[in-house]
Amino acid sequence: MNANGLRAAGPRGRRAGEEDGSRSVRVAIGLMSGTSVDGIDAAAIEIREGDGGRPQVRLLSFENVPYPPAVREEIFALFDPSAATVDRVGRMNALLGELYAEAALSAIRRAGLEPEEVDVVGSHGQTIYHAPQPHSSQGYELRYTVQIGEGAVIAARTGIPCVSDFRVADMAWGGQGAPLVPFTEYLLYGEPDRTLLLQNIGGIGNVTVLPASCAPEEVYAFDTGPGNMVIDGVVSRLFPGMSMDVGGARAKEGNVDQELLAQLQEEPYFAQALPKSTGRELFGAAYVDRLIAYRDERGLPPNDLVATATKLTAWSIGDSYRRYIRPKHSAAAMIVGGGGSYNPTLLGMLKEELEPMGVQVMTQEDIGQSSDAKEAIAFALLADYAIAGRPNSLPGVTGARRAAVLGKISY
Ligand SMILES: Nc1ncnc2c1ncn2[C@@H]1O[C@H](COP(=O)(O)OP(=O)(O)OP(=O)(O)O)[C@@H](O)[C@H]1O
Ligand SMILES: CC(=O)N[C@H]1[C@@H]2OC[C@@H](O2)[C@@H](O)[C@@H]1O[C@H](C)C(=O)O
Repeated sequence: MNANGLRAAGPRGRRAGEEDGSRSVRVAIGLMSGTSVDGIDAAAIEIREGDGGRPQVRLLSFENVPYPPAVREEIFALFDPSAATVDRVGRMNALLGELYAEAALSAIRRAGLEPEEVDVVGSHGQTIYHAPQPHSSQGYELRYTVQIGEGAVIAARTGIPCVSDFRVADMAWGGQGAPLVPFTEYLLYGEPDRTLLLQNIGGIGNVTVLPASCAPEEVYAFDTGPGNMVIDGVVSRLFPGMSMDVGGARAKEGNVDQELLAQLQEEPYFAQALPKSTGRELFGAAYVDRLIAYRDERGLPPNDLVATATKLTAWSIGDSYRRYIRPKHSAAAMIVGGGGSYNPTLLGMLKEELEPMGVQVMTQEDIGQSSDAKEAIAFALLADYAIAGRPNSLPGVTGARRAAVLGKISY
């Protein structure tokens, strides 16, 4: 037995006492590096078959490994398609494979395990481009998305099969390729009597709606708009050396500029029909440039711009509920995850939006989970399905024509 009470493994995927190799208990590593580009989230989980075919998951270890500053800077450079030359993308793909492998090995050690005891690594990779709306070319309707961090390198360094590049299979079936986490939220969070909203506030914000006792095809989810991306963008431009509004301190000191907010609320994405997903292509550097130009023109205090960006995120989440969800389902609670959970000013604004509509706002921590670890756990679970050849997508969420086994396997 190791520190977590797991028996030492025999052949991969088979622990002592499970001589039939039925894979009833598995260990998976999940790696997530999101649109905020703050680093690599690595989780080790144990998966058991639970009631009704739903897995039961236990977190064995979690850590966030920050990207080295030069790597972060180079990733930001690659968000500009004209700068993202094939040699730079290829090099970063290989380098991230190395960094992800190290993060996986570290999570394994932290869980008190050996690599031989781990069944699979699921790695989301780093999104550098996301084009979910169809582009017509040569008579074809093309959707594409690019996540880098070579799975073959992760598999080679860890000796563990790695599932990576999850989004493209959903796009091949006409889907948005995002969001993918709702599949795992359906498995892990569904409740018989209450409609729940699971709101992620990472770089981008996304919500999953789990109607009470829903079937998989009744789940819906979409990107609500910016999460922390615009907040981080204005903070790093206005306060050199800062990459985020830690604790929401700047926004708390500022006043929302109502005129700017009204302009930003006109962004067509907010009214776009579902399914929809977005990214840095819309809410990245060029968007922040426009906010900075507005501030320079009006002489707005820096904290007011941060407060307005924070309010925009909270408003877009409230607006999403009013526009797309409330007409069909009244939710009892919203459980917030992602780094935005650690910004009390943002959470306060979110409560002002939602609580008058009867939706209680809580964080993952409030329910005994981790806002930070949630997406890494999700990619571990998605990989566990993929390696078993089990479909792991919700076509009703992404708009794909059918469910598919998402992820490419490197042995
Ligand atoms: N203590 C804190 N105070 C304020 N904001 C915080 C704090 N900690 C994290 N954040 C915010 O959360 C962001 C990171 O969130 P997270 O790691 O969930 O994003 P991500 O996974 O990269 O994004 P996505 O889910 O869109 O892919 C940071 O960039 C920052 O804006
Ligand atoms: C293309 C891409 O990387 N999208 C991310 C991003 O970050 C949040 C939101 O936008 C979501 O659509 C998605 O990530 C989560 C992990 C998902 O697929 O569920």
